[in-house]
Amino acid sequence: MAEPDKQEFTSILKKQVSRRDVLKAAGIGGAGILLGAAGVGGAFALADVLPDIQKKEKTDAIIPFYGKHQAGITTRPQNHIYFASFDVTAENRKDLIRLFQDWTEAAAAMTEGRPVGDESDNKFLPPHDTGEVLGLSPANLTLTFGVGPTLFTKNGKDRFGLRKKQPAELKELPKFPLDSLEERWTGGDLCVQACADDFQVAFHAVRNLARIARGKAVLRWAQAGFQRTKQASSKNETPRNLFGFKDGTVNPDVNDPAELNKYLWVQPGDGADWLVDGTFLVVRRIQMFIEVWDRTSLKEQENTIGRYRDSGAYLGQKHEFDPPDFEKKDANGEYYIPITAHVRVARGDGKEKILRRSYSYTDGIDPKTGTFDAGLLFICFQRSLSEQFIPIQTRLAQTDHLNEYIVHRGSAVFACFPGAKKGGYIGESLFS
Ligand SMILES: C=CC1=C(C)c2cc3[nH]c(cc4nc(cc5[nH]c(cc1n2)c(C)c5CCC(=O)O)C(CCC(=O)O)=C4C)c(C)c3C=C
Ligand SMILES: [Fe+2]
Repeated sequence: MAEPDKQEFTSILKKQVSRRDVLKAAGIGGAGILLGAAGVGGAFALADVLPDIQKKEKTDAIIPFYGKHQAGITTRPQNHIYFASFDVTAENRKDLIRLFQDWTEAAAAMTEGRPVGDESDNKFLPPHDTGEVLGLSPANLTLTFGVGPTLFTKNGKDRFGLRKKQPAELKELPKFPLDSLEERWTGGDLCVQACADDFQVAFHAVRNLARIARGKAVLRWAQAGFQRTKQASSKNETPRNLFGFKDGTVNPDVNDPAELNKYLWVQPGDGADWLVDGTFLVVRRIQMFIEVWDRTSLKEQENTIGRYRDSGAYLGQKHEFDPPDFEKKDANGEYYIPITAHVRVARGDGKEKILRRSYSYTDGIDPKTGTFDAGLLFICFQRSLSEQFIPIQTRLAQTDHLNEYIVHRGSAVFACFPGAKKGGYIGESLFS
């Protein structure tokens, strides 16, 4: 019987298998057996345990690629994101369609945990799949595809005969006051949002899509992001951002189709028939001055956001999901939730709702200042940019107290296709 070594054990634990599951799978029901590396000697064979664990993970870890809507929008946010923006270099419509067809086939395979392309025995050619996820589960991988305004028209040119299909809504966002956008984090003809519970799986997906795109599209910018993992907390609580606050509490109910049709999915009559059941994505790379924040009093932090840091409740309330009372005043006659608090300004009169699905990022340091380049890869989905994101961001840019601690460095908008049907391809409605 082979004895598991310490490294193998760490890997079992990382797979979030409880001690009881391991014992059960190994056929050892009794309590009192210590699983520390030193204490396991000969208790059971690792090989006896792994297949069951992996089988369990495989079935749990697949999110269907095909469907009415693309996955990765109302999907419960996975632990990791790798977001990539591409510029199209294909010169004709046929090659562009081919790219979407090839991406569809690869995306369907990868989300099911299959390698990209056929396996080849020819050792004199590069393998079709880059190989780093062989033996891994797909880890709830979702791949969400979108097209930016410049795919339709660039410098006044109708690039692929798509000008008539460009939704009136799909244009560059206005420049908001305080924006400090950099070309290297901005724009793009196409986007791929890869989310997974394993970073290697998410990165592998984009890496392979970029390989497939060779000669048809090139990477323009990319950003990795993270949330706390399910290993760190199996409770399904709202994740915290790098300012330490719960972020994502107020969102449309993804289980309420009426709400989603109202705020998320493009509807017939919205002016872009090919996009019905799709949605608009906004991504903003927002740097957060975490060193400045860390020198700020808790009271100032909470007044800036308008919620308590620890409970996540609105100021003046007890629990995270208690509704706000924006009129409530303290003993000094001051509003509990200040006029410039982020949540008050973001909510406005409550008419605009967006589906936020953001991730934290950290990207080393700014060599000039020695401070972290860290922040929020803010992502939101909505049925209309002009009636949802733009009015909210216009208000925030004008009066949000949070502006003292953040700066928007990157920005892009994309129209995310409806879901693909088996046998069809992503983006098909745009070309038919
Ligand atoms: C244009 C939209 C928004 C941007 C950009 C944005 C940036 C941003 N937000 C936080 C932190 C929090 N935001 C919270 C709530 C919240 N934020 C927006 C919109 C944008 N935020 C909305 C619509 C809301 C909900 C408002 C409401 O009705 O209460 C919260 C509170 C918890 C929550 O509801 O998620 C936090 C915390 C940061 C740090 C940030 C930029 C870096
Ligand atoms: Fe916010």
